[in-house]
Amino acid sequence: MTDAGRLIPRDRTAHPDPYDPGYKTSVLRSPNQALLSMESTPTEEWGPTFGHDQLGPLDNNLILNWTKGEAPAVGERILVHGHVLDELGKPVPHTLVEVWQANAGGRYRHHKDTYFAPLDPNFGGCGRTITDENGYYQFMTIKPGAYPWPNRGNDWRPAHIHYSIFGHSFGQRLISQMYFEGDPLMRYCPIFHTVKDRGQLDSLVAPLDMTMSRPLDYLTYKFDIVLRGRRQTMFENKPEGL
Ligand SMILES: O=C(O)c1ccc(O)c(O)c1
Repeated sequence: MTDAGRLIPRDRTAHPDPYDPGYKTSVLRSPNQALLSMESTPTEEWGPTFGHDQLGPLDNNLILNWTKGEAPAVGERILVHGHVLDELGKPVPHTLVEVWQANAGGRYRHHKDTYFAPLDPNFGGCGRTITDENGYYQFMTIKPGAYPWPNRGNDWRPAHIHYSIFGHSFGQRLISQMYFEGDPLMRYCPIFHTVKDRGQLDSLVAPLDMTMSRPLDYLTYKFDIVLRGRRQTMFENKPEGL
């Protein structure tokens, strides 16, 4: 049986241009030759993907996974949840969702990150989960902090969480970033604004979802992701994100 959903080509013209002078690092790393178009191979379309049996019990809990449950990370406790859908609005079940983010002070656990904010010894910044049979996923984390980055004079990244979603085939993979409702820094962020369509920009912003927040424990943000088709969640502006 054919799954037509897997084969609808991505509309590259709708996604952020890999070359965007307002976003300085994109200038040197964007391709300066026309892209080659290649047919996907059967393995890419039908080959096996990551299975659910390889995940640890704390993999979707960034508050506890770095210390393996010993001590919680510092920060505003949040649950992030949503559905992964295909272009027809059907759930994408049993697919790997990976996330990575800065700590509550806006610092990544990465040797190239030398920002003043200290590392949190109890926070690694990476997590993963698998969607259930309804395409639903959730993970616990702390709200990442904003941080400055060298671009123009005084650029700051709004709080954001990086996402990679495997999908059911290589051609379905999506890499993007989730932002938080109400963050005023979104207005000024050149990376956020590489997405030109207002509706698409809105789809990268997770609304606060009080229905799922847990009293005296955590707030919740809802982030649905569409893998292909006209309503596809935008790729972030990176050559590897094409
Ligand atoms: O590509 C970059 O230069 C860049 C800078 C800061 C970020 O937070 C990021 O996600 C990318």
